[in-house]
Amino acid sequence: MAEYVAFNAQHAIDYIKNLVTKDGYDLFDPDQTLSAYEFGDGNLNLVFRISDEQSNSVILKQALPYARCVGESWPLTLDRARIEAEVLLNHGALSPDYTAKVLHHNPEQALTILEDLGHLQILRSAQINAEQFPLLGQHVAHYLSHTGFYNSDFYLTAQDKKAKVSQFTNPELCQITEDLFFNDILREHERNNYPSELQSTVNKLQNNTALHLAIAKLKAKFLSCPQTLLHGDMHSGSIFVDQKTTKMIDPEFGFFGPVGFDIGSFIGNLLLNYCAQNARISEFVTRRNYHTHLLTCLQESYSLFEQQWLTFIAEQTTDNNLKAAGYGEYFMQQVLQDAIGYCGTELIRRTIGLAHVADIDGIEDAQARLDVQRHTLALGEQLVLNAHTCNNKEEFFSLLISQLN
Ligand SMILES: Nc1ncnc2c1ncn2[C@@H]1O[C@H](COP(=O)(O)OP(=O)(O)O)[C@@H](O)[C@H]1O
Ligand SMILES: CSC[C@H]1O[C@H](OP(=O)(O)O)[C@H](O)[C@@H]1O
Repeated sequence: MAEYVAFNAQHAIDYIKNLVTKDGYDLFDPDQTLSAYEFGDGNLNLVFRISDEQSNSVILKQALPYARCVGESWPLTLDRARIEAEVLLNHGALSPDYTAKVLHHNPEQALTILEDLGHLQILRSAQINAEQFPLLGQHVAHYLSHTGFYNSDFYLTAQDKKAKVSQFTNPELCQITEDLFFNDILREHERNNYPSELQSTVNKLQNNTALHLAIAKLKAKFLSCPQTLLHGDMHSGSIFVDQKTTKMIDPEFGFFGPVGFDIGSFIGNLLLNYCAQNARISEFVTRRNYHTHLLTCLQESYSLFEQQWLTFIAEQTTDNNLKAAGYGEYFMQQVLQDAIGYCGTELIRRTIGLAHVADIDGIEDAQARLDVQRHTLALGEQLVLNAHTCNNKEEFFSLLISQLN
């Protein structure tokens, strides 16, 4: 099958059978009857589960030539499937415990076969139910620091780094992020989506010239600062979890960008859930305990991420200039301020932009939902505006706590 075909369940079965019987892939016993169904719930792609009679299963993910959530009127490159598979392979080599395994990739069909992580939960669904994951912060810090440092100029030769920047050039998907995180939130646009009750708040936000300047700085870094190979879409729907396990999926927005972007997006999603729980958990002590858990996760993830980066910089930097005393600390202070800013843009874009989060949209009471939306907008705005005032993580945590109370 050379020419691209958008798969149905039967295509998925036939494709896998071919891999097993003709190409010798050890995915299933060749004598087993396979069944398949499509169950993707993301914005962009098809996701099939293929199972045998013993309930062994794999996942086949295929890109469509358009964005699934909008349809054919929003054409989108199939190359995103290659980017996703290659980021998973790169990150999987550096942080195998926390990255979904690629079993096969076919760039012509824009498809990837992945290990089935269906025994785990998507973090967003679990956090909507206020489930706690004590190891999550630690695991995310490990994943982001290992994949971040070993793809950076601190570690790679300049030649290798440039080859990788070229391999992971991802203009169409980056354009989506540029539009949704930076452009749309500051203008009227048909993609934006918020209730009319928020209009005057949105007008104020969009007329704030200090915010325009701060977002210009964040966007300029996103456009022109290839510091490391990012996941590119580190939201709670891209993380599978249970009490002991954390696995990242779906890095199709991956590219070389600013180190602060992924950790900022992750923290932004913790905060979206934090704010949403004000409307979801009515009992005071239960809410306070869950909020404390989220803040601990947030502080642990950032602290361990920063600590691991600083240790790597001190012990494993290969570039002589970048070894200069104080450069690592300077670099990580910029990363902190960037992370706070990108966290703020994630909060704003998930409240008024195209792609919302179920944590908030699923709140049934309209007034309670509106209160949460006002909170996430104000929090996002304050984080973007005040990121540059945070000289260290303790100042960030204080800023955050002052905005959450
Ligand atoms: N490796 C996997 N194992 C089990 N389920 C998966 C796997 N990858 C994706 N899924 C399921 O498919 C859904 C959509 O996948 P995702 O990669 O987020 O797609 P999209 O790129 O369209 O956002 C996930 O929410 C999850 O339920
Ligand atoms: C039209 S893309 C909108 C939004 O969707 C992506 O997330 P996912 O593919 O995981 O559903 C990404 O966050 C984009 O910003």
